[in-house]
Amino acid sequence: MNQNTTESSGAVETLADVPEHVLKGLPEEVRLFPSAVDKTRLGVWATKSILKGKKFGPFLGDKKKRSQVKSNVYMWEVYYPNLGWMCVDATDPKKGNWLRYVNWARSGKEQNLFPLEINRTIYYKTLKPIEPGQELLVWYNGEDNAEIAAALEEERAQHRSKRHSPKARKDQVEDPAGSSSHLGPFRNLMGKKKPRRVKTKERGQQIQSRTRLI
Ligand SMILES: C[S@+](CC[C@H](N)C(=O)[O-])C[C@H]1O[C@@H](n2cnc3c(N)ncnc32)[C@H](O)[C@@H]1O
Repeated sequence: MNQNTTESSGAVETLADVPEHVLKGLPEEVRLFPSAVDKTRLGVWATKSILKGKKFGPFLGDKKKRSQVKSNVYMWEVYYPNLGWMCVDATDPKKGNWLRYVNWARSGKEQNLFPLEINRTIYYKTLKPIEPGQELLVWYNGEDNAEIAAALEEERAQHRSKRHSPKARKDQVEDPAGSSSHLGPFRNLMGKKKPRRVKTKERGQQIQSRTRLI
């Protein structure tokens, strides 16, 4: 069974713990500093202004079955039609990239990023402009937020138009298996299927439950 092991181990994460490839991969607008939401962790902080609608990613990690994942803190679950729910797990810093260090927002007010799944790959998109000195904080609240609903709809529209572009049509003929665009679980949460409420022990304890897709 999956455990949401968000409790701190007591050890304080420092820059010395961050693999070189993570530091090198940081976009120019952000840097890692101690987090404001969890004193034991690093967080991602803006050092330059970031516009609303900026997409970061993909979120990198090991692809695993849910049963192989020991902690929820650094993983996203993604639905594959043939495999079911799989996880991209960045628990091991060597397997992740800088998005691993983006912490969970404690409230909707604090949230400035939301996750987006495209072709079973997770990206983070800014929900509002982020100013220098602000920490980047992600949360998943899908259809509860009209702005996210609109941003996801916009993303879907872009994908629909890409899929129907002359180039995409040509690619589909040349590579029918690999080229189709797909917006995954996060999209479905917004759509027809009714989300199931799953109780989780969320860090910060302000979020008692989260919706997730089945
Ligand atoms: C990588 S995300 C961000 C967490 C952040 N690093 C932190 O500080 O906790 C991990 C969180 O997303 C949740 N999660 C993973 N996959 C999800 C999905 N498909 N839908 C909704 N929530 C999901 C996990 O249960 C976990 O709470």
